[in-house]
Amino acid sequence: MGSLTKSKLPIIDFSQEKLKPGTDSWLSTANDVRKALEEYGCFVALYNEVSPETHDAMFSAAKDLYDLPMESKVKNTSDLLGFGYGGGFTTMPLFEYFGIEKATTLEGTQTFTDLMWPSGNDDFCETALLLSKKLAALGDMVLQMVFENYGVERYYDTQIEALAYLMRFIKYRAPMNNENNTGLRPHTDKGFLTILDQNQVKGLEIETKDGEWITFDPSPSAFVVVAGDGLMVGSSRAYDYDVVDLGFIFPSPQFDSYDWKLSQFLGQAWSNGRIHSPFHQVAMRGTEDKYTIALFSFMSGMVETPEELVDNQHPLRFKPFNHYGYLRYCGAEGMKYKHPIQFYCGV
Ligand SMILES: O=C(O)CCC(=O)C(=O)O
Ligand SMILES: [Fe+2]
Repeated sequence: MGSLTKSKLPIIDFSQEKLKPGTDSWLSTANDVRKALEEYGCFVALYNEVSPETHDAMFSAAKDLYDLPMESKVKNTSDLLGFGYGGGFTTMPLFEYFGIEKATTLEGTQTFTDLMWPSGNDDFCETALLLSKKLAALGDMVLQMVFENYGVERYYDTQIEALAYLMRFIKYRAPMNNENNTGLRPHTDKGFLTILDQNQVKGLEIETKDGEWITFDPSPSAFVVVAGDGLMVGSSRAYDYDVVDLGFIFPSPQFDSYDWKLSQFLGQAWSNGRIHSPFHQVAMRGTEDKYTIALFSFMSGMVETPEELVDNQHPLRFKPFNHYGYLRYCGAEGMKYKHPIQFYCGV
């Protein structure tokens, strides 16, 4: 593992008034997005559509979640890795999460709220819906820029309609004396795109292609956008085929290890390897608890590299695959591998 570096992630401003499709600022922002996703697999988006009030209200409402009794928490179940409830892991004892499926719909946030708080929690439900819609709008804009910049905008509308969103509320408690500081072990995201909103506590570290780790310094209007394996299907990075230990998965304490969902490798696959799907981790280095709200997108159906992204210099690297099938694979046999996408659908 490389050393921590003082380098910064690319920062891209989405708060510009003139950011409308077809304008000069849109085109130059789209170029920056593509460059950042190809070089780093991520960037920091400055985005004022989420007000500081919404950001604060969400983190404040979310704290109640972690105080719920365990019998309530475990009602949030799923057969996919990272989608239900998880906590109390031996390899990552500081880490706890709740997944909300279909979080960009009232049905999704209401179902989750009713499950956790049968007597109601309108504040949580409304704020989660508002935030997830705003984050999804940012993600959709990023994807529109990516599709246009690669000249494959003809696929954009159908692909956006097919996206499914998972919102994940995460807490990393501060380590106690002499406790290991691992918050989340190194992993790539298994979805298409991830957007991260965080409280003020540092801890997220992203690996560059050179093996250095960049620490992200959070602020309320800065969101980290991370490409997943699904989008990568176009990246030029050589794969290694290491079999890794199983610590980067999210074993559930209540159920067997298949009771969780994945969220991460999609960006690479779609782009035929052009976009990079970066390894990232959370390391807790202070005395404060860290909270993250993540919005993941997945393709509800097949992920397929557009034919325009395949040529002599970029031979097809990934066969079309079912995204949820890939998530299930990652929660089972695929968890042995550092790059399960290669084993699942690599050519
Ligand atoms: O909490 C964070 O900053 C990162 C979360 C993350 O990487 C994930 O949930 O996949
Ligand atoms: Fe992640």
